[in-house]
Amino acid sequence: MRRKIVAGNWKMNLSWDEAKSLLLGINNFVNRHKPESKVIVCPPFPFLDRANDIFIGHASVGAQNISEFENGAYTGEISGSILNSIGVHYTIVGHSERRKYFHETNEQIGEKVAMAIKKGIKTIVCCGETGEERESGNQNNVVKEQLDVALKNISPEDMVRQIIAYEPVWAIGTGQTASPSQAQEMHAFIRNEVLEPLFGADVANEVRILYGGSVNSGNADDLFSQPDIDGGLIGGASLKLDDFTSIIHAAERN
Ligand SMILES: O=C[C@H](O)COP(=O)(O)O
Repeated sequence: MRRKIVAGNWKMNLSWDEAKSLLLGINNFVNRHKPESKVIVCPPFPFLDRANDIFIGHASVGAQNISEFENGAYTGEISGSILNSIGVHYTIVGHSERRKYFHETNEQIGEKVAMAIKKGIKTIVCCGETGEERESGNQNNVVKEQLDVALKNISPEDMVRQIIAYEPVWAIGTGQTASPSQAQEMHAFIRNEVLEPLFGADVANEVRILYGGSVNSGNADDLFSQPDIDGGLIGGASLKLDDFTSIIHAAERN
C-alpha cells in the first residue's frame, strides 16, 4: 500500500506575511488531523528556512529546484548541500516551467536528480507532454523519453525513495484537468512501461506517482481514487488554505 502524498508548489507567489499565515494554517491543520498522507510544501527559496521552523512534526518543506552542481562559483544557484544544511530534504526537479522558461533539458534534469540523491534530498521528478504532443498521440513517447533520461543513473535502492509527478503541460494552471481515466492511463504506463523495465516490478510498485495540473477540491477525489494515482502536486490550489486542506482530506479518503 503506497502512502499518498499531497505536495504544494507555490511557484513564485506570496509575500512573507502571506506565506507565514498559510504555513501556520497548514501546520495547525496537519497537527490537528495527523493525516496518513505525506504533506510537502514547496515555497520560494527565501522562505524555506522559516517554513522549516514553523512546520513541527507532520508536514515537510521542499525546494522547487536544485542545482546540478555540487558547490562553488555558480551565482544564483542553490545546491543540495545548502538545502541539506537547513534541513530541507525534498525538491521538485524538472518542472515544465523550468523546462520552458529556463531551457532545462532531460539530461540536465538527470544531473539534478543524481546530485540531489547524492546529497540526501528526495526528488519529485516532473514529466508531462504539451497539448500538441498529446494531440499528435505522442504523449507516451515524450514521457518515456523524459523519464528514461532523467532516471538513467539512479539505482533501484535510491529510486524507491523518489517521487514522480505526471503533469500534462496543457493542464497546468488552465483549469483543464486531465480526466481521471486519462491520468490513470498515463500513471499505469509510467509504472509498467517506464519504471518496471528500468528498476524492476517491486520498485515500480512502490514508487509514488503524483498527478499535477489544475487539481482542486472538486476533482481531487476522482483523481486520487484511481489505482495508480498516489496523490497530487498542487499549484494554484496550494495557495489557499481551505483548498489545500480539502485536497489533503481527499487524499485521506482515497
Ligand atoms: O506544480 C504544480 C503544477 O504545475 C500544477 O499547477 P496548477 O495546480 O496550478 O495547475
